[in-house]
Amino acid sequence: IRLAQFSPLLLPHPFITLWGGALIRASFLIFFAFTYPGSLPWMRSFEGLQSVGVLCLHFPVYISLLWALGQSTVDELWGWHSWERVLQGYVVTVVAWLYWSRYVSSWLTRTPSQKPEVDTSTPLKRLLGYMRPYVGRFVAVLVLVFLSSYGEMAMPQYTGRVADWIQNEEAPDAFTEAITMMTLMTVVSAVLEFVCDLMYNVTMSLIHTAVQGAVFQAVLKQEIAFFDAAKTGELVSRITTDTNDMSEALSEKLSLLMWYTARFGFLVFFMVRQSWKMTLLTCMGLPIIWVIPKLTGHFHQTIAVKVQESLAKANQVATETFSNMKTVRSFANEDGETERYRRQMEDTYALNKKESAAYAASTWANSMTTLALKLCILYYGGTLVTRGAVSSGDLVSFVLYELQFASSVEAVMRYYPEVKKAIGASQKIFEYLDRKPQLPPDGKLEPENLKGHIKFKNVTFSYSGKTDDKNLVLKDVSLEVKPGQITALVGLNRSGKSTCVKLLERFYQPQSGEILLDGQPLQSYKDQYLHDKIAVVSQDCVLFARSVRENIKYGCEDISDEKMYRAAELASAHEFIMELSKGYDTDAGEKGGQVSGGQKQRISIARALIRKPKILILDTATSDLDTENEHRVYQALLKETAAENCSVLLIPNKMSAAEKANHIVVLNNGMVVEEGSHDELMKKDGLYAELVDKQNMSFQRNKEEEGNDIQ
Ligand SMILES: Nc1ncnc2c1ncn2[C@@H]1O[C@H](COP(=O)(O)OP(=O)(O)OP(=O)(O)O)[C@@H](O)[C@H]1O
Repeated sequence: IRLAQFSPLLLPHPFITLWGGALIRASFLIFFAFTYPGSLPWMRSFEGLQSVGVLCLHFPVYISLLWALGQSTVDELWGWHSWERVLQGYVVTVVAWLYWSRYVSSWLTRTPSQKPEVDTSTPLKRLLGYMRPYVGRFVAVLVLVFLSSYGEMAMPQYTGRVADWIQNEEAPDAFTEAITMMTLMTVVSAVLEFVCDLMYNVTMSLIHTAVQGAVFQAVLKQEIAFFDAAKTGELVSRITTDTNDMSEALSEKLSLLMWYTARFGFLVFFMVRQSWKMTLLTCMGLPIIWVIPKLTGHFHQTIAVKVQESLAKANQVATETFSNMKTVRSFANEDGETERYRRQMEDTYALNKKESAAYAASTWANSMTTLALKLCILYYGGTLVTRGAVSSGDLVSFVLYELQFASSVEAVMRYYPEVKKAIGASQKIFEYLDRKPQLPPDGKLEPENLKGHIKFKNVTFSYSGKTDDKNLVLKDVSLEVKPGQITALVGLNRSGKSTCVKLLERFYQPQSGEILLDGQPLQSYKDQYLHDKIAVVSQDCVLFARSVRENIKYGCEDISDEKMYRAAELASAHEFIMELSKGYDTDAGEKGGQVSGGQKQRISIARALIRKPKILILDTATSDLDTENEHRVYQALLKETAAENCSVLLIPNKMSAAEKANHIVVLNNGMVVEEGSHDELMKKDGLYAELVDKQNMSFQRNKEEEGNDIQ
């Protein structure tokens, strides 16, 4: 090419030499890539050909462009073949390859069907909904971020001016002016940053509290089957951990993202203003300073994982030896085990050495690449200063901008996906907010006078929703609880007694048949009204970790203490409550753990009675009440309910309690098998009589055993 340049024929046509040389070079490279047996496969690939294209053609293209734009091309045209330019060609190719392979090609090959990993648009809209009331604050925050980031530019800007002043010492005021402005802007920027951070974090906490409250409320509105299926831990974590994670990510990471984006914008603006050529050089260098530390860092991480694995193996040897010490001792193999442990530790040591070297290499590569970019900028900037294109102060400012620039770009690239992920993860929280409870719409009925007449008409129900015989818990059940009467529901365990109660409480809906209250379908009554009128003492009476007073007045806090004492007396609870350390103010403990099972039950009976219900359901089938207390409680209750003309559905623990009922319904395997009064059913000699006999026999046996014990 050099010879060609001096040939008289080509001398007046430098462009022909330029393009001819480039094409010959490209042809040679491609020819060798395909024919030379030792060439690597990637050289023959599309990427390889692209690299050859950039390597050989970027100079002709660049110079032709300069010529087309009317710029001077003399320097470039006659200097493109120098060693410096050859080296520059390779650097350009590497940078182009990095940009292409890491950013452009992955962007180009993304087909529209490839959805982004997380859908952030929906949760983002929801989050913005929560932010709407504070829109003024967010605008203020953005303005503050903008102003404060602008203020941060003062330091590099005025340092450059100071440098100019030192060199020229022309205007004596310039130095003091620069220093004053620098101090003023930096202080104002710091104050603005403080105000902004404070305002932002307070607002985000408000939003966090609002979201948490809304999720809690949404969860409470769900149907009971939802709580049967969901794990409590998961629900709590959704309300606390997930909302915390989201708000932390948004408070911390979004704020950082905002700061760095604003800083990045200002830096680009100021850098381009200072010198667009140096800015371009900086941008070209960025992929190199990211990629090399990433590669070395990856190598370091791989070894670090191996070190961890090796350490875990050493621990395993130690654990195994210590836990099987008797075997080790009986074979007198202490030395063998020590040797095994030592060998393992030697492996770890060898890996540790590699890890240290890899760590040092990755730190070194990190600083070297950053240093190299800075040197390049300084060198290039220096040539621009000598040419008089920029002042030395501009170069100082630029280098200071550049210091912040790389870290800002890195931070934006790191925080943006993290914020996106956090917004995507908040989808989980909104799932609960969006979930429509699978409940029939609330009824409207709330009659002043309720008789309390319950009728189950051919009710069929299964918890799973499947209606095959195996899944059905209630099969075509028809029964009646007459106003002012006591109806007992008896049967073997798992016959479906409690399920009837749950249906009455409207926790679940029957698959077929209907439940009528005073002749109207149960679901036509208002939910609040229904729960005021029907009081249930269930088997698993749960107390809250609050005072006994709060437990009894649960859901009706306005009721007077006198009424509470009366309810407690009726439930035979007053006496023992008064004996507790703080009486009614004693804490019941977690799940009522501070009081015994029987006491818990009596407190929950008081809780039911305080509402003066029209229908009382006593499900004490597996009750913790002892016989004497059960008898006392029943007596009092029956007296009270008779006075109040209250309907009672009794699921007794002992068959003897059912005797006094006006009507007895016997359930077996989800079906009503018998009904009538105690005497009628005894005469029938069916399942009821069998249950009564069984209980009497076990009662007799217990008595005999007690007698034997005494003897
Ligand atoms: N939440 C639920 N989800 C699924 N199945 C349930 C649920 N609650 C109860 N069951 C099932 O329904 C059937 C009837 O249970 P239920 O508690 O109504 O009987 P029970 O007669 O009250 O029994 P016990 O006297 O033992 O309390 C049982 O087989 C039980 O396993």
